[in-house]
Amino acid sequence: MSNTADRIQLRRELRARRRGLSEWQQRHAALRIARRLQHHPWVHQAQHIALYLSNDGEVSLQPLIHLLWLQNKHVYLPVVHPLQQRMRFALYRRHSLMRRNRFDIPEPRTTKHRAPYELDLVLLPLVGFDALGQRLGMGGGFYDRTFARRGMRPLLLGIAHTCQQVARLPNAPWDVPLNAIVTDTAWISPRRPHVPS
Ligand SMILES: Nc1nc2c(c(=O)[nH]1)N(C=O)[C@@H](CNc1ccc(C(=O)N[C@@H](CCC(=O)O)C(=O)O)cc1)CN2
Ligand SMILES: Nc1ncnc2c1ncn2[C@@H]1O[C@H](COP(=O)(O)OP(=O)(O)OP(=O)(O)O)[C@@H](O)[C@H]1O
Repeated sequence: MSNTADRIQLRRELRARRRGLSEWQQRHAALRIARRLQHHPWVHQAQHIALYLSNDGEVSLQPLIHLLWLQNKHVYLPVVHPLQQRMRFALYRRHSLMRRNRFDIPEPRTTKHRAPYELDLVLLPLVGFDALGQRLGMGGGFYDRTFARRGMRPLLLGIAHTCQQVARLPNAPWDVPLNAIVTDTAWISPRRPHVPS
């Protein structure tokens, strides 16, 4: 499972899997993830939090977004560059005016942005993941490029349905490591394979 054709095939299968979840399963997952994250120290300690509006069967963060607004957190959404595979993050408020990007995902129409490294926490949608905490995204390399030169900030937290887990994903050199992955049933802390010294 290391070549590009395998990755494309796996991505197609896992996307079909999450799109196949029922409305009830989706709602249940969204609520469980909101409950799991609501009181987590990473969320509690963060003031500037980027997340996403669900698309293509991704876990909805709508219940969590409402809780974060109630806690007066600053919430941001990714805004994709019209031509390049890069993102910046736009402030998202309850009454933000929105516009759809080239992938038909709504983005805030605002001039209030924050640079990737000025965020405290980023919740990113996963297409697939494994027990080591490796991730598979939509394939655009958006998150990988945006956080390629990350230091301590921001914390990156992958969000996925339990059914997105696979036995093992290949590790690409450009993959940005996640601090953890949260699903509707588990909290996965990445363990790097043991390298003998
Ligand atoms: N909800 C959400 N927002 C997000 C992402 C995401 O994965 N999920 N992104 C994370 O990267 C960025 C957008 N990247 C994306 C990359 C590919 C496709 C996608 O659906 N591609 C279609 C082809 C669509 C087209 O070209 O018109 C496909 O592959 O079938 C969507 C978003 C920023 N916002
Ligand atoms: N830091 C980077 N600089 C330049 N190109 C990159 C970088 N990171 C990833 N890429 C390119 O982006 C493409 C997509 O990468 P990959 O298949 O790992 O996407 P992904 O992790 O699924 O997507 P995403 O990061 O949007 O969730 C690859 O062809 C890779 O060469």
